[in-house]
Amino acid sequence: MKTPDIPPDEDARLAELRSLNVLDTIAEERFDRLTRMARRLFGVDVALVSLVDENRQWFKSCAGMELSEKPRDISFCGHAILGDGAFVIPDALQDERFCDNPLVTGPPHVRFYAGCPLRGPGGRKLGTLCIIDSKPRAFSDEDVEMLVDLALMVEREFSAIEWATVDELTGLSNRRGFMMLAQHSLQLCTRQNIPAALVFIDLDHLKQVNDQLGHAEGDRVLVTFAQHLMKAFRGSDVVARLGGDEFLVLLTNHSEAAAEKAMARLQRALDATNEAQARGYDISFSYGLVEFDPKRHHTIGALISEGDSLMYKTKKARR
Ligand SMILES: Nc1nc2c(ncn2[C@@H]2O[C@H](COP(=O)(O)OP(=O)(O)OP(=O)(O)O)[C@@H](O)[C@H]2O)c(=O)[nH]1
Repeated sequence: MKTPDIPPDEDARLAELRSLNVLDTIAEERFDRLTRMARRLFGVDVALVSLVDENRQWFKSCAGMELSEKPRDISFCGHAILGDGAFVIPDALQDERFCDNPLVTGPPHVRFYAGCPLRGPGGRKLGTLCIIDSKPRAFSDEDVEMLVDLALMVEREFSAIEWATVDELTGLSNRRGFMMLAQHSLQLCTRQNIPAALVFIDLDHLKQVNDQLGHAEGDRVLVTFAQHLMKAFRGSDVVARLGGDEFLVLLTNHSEAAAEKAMARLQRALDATNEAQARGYDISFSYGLVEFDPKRHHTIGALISEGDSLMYKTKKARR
């Protein structure tokens, strides 16, 4: 068996995949519709939207199979993302790269595979739209064209995700993006008994900056602050701009004390920037930190609203 090579742009590719915030999210009809269509059009057992993560392939959509992920080193898709066109294996048993692959010798007993690389909005190959069958088959040029067309439709959905879930000014998740990611993370925390904490942040005196120095300077404050948030927290934390000058961070596998530590780190970094940039005003913020309690916080809305009131109390007390 041949394990797939690592593409030369692997770091940038993984960064784009992660920034799309689609890994480990719930199934969505707009992708499921396309895999169902692929399965029916080609008359195959399985069609997948498969994303190639660092060590696994994770399926955003899966028609005809109940799996959610498989190791990358035995994946066909890991090979498919190395090229630009469709990657077709008419009969895996006749191909020395795959004949003893556990996906071929065991379930789902892949004999035929065709995968078309899926590019993200930034142009990196994030995974494939692929079809699988337990019988060998030929794949004509016309079939290739049809698979490529379907893959373009999946790519369009990825662009829509980015457009709908990312805040244009700061590049952070927007409210919708946060809700999608937080819902999933909190469900996981509840199930696995993992601690989580939410921080509700509101910048101080942004109106004054806008009024005295102009809206563009206000925008710069928002962007600078967002960059500090991204640096202060881990890639696995959900950082978002809720709207206006309000931000949210959901820290998973973090107690309240550890979250306070991360906030102190943010404060120190911001202090250093304020001193270095000497703009004539300082960027400052107020926050409320809530430890997630599944017994009390039945919805994300309840968690956010508690963070909001705590933030407001702190802001009032500081003045
Ligand atoms: N430049 C800029 N300003 C914005 C943006 N979105 C919201 N704002 C401004 O941010 C301010 C937010 O309102 P407040 O939180 O009440 O203003 P504040 O001066 O920060 O007040 P405190 O939180 O009490 O310190 C308003 O003046 C909005 O116009 C944006 O995208 N760019």
